[in-house]
Amino acid sequence: MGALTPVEGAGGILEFPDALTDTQALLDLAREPDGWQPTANASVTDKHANMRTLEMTLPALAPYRALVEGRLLDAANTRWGLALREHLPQAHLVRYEPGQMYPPHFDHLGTPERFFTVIGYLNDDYQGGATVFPDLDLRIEPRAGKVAVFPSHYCHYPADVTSGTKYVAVTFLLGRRPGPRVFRLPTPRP
Ligand SMILES: O=C(O)CCC(=O)C(=O)O
Ligand SMILES: [Fe+2]
Repeated sequence: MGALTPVEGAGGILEFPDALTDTQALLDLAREPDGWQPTANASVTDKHANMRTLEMTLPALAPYRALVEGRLLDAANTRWGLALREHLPQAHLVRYEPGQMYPPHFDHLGTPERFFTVIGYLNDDYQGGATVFPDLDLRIEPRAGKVAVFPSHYCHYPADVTSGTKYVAVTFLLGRRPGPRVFRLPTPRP
């Protein structure tokens, strides 16, 4: 699984520099021309990045899944004092070409809730494409094999790719918040 010690940046964002060394099968899939759709919010623009949703059970995703289940859940739990056990059963392959964009957004939607976003950078033979956190003054520079884990409610966006094609594999660590506590009022004495 490569180097599994995270580097921690602003806001507790974790970067695992060489966590994904075995990405060839995933990159081969990412370079297939078919099966791509516009990402969410595509109505905003026709120049939106493209994505493909893949089941985590796919053999090409085995190293990524092993990393999520064998290391990333534990790393997020340790850093944040949580006991998460679940991840989204899919990964989103996202593809960015020059001229395409993906606006600033949050990822913390869904049931169970998305607590952490996991971004695996599959390649780095392109210019631009850093993941930017405008509220934190932090950018994650893409490097092939790097994996970043950050709280899904942090606003973020990918900087424009200016040449080449960027591919990432994105999934989420899921959790459930306790419901509101109900207090029983004492029965008034007669
Ligand atoms: O590609 C990136 O740097 C960010 C991707 C992202 O924010 C997402 O897929 O939700
Ligand atoms: Fe995102």
